[in-house]
Amino acid sequence: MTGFPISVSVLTGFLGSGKTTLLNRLLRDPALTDTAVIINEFGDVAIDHLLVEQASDGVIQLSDGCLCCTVRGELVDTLADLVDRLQTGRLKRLARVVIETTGLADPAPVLQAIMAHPVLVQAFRLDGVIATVDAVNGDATLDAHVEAVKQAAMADRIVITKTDLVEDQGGLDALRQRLRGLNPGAPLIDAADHEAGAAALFDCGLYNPATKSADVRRWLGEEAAHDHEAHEHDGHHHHGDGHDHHDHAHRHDARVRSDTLVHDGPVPFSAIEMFLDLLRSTHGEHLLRMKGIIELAEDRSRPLVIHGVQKTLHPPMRLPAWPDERRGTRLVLITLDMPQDYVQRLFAAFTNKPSVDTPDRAALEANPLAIPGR
Ligand SMILES: Nc1nc2c(ncn2[C@@H]2O[C@H](COP(=O)(O)OP(=O)(O)OP(=O)(O)O)[C@@H](O)[C@H]2O)c(=O)[nH]1
Repeated sequence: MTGFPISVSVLTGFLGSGKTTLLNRLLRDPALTDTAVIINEFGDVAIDHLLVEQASDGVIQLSDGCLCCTVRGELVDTLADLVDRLQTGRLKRLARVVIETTGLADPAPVLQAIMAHPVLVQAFRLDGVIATVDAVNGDATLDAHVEAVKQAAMADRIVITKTDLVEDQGGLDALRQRLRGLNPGAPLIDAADHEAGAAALFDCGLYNPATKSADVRRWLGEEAAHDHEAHEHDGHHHHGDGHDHHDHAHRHDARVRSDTLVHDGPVPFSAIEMFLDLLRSTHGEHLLRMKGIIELAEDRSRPLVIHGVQKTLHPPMRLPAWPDERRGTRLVLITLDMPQDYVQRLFAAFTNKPSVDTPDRAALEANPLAIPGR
């Protein structure tokens, strides 16, 4: 299949946060020719006429309803139909698909629908999740709706919209800081900035088409997180801990955590497999996203890449070589309502670094539920 896999980007963001406006602007960029846009809208909100003109044959609108539930089957059908059209020559070229979710949608089921489908997972490659956050209403929206917090926490890129309407610069700075706290790995991009073009928002997957190589640091969000640390002097990523005085107003933020698990040296495949199985079976509903690169004991020269959304894991991939001199295992997990330290302790157990009150790997293999925190 030439032309496959096709990049898929998911554009999410709360109601009225500027998704369609951003997309309309992006679609004028020549970099986005041969893009199919899949949009679902509530009720009879008309699709923007510009969008229709711009991508006349590429726009596929799903019927009414929330993408995460009622339209889920149809999304899969729509993507499968695109594959069929390409294979039969009815569609000449398709470089990318952008799925715009409704404002209330949880983006996870959209990603899962692709990852869990045996054909789609071969034909499509998840490029990334882009979340729009309104500069004026974003703070209140994050306070009121945990869906908005999840959208921002899961994103690979966060676009702050309507900054032209901001009168209170301090409020905008606080919003930016809040978003960095929720998702240290995602670059924050100002929609009004001339840099907020296609190049900044697309091709954020593991493979960097510009360099034709795997860009692990960028994909794991390590560069953005590093910038964040440099600015905030905050060496750890356990959010919520430092926001006690805001707990009432920002009550959802403390529920989100971002953990980076690091192990220097190789790990046996069985240990990784069991760690992932256990994490997903006991706490899958608390996982928002998981990305990682693993140095396998069985084949230290070809790292294993894992990518998951909630309980769904993308089939693990092997890279032909390490992308840079750094070796070892690094996993980035973004979680919601995960018991404190559970992930770190489970990982330590499987990498044979048990702490005093944590069972080691052998004990866990005998009794997988030996770690408290369920
Ligand atoms: N001033 C200003 N207005 C914006 C900006 N982005 C979006 N808007 C306006 O905000 C309103 C909502 O924008 P949309 O792009 O429709 O938002 P959406 O997220 O697609 O909305 P839903 O599909 O209803 O969830 C529209 O009136 C836009 O014109 C911006 O950067 N600046």
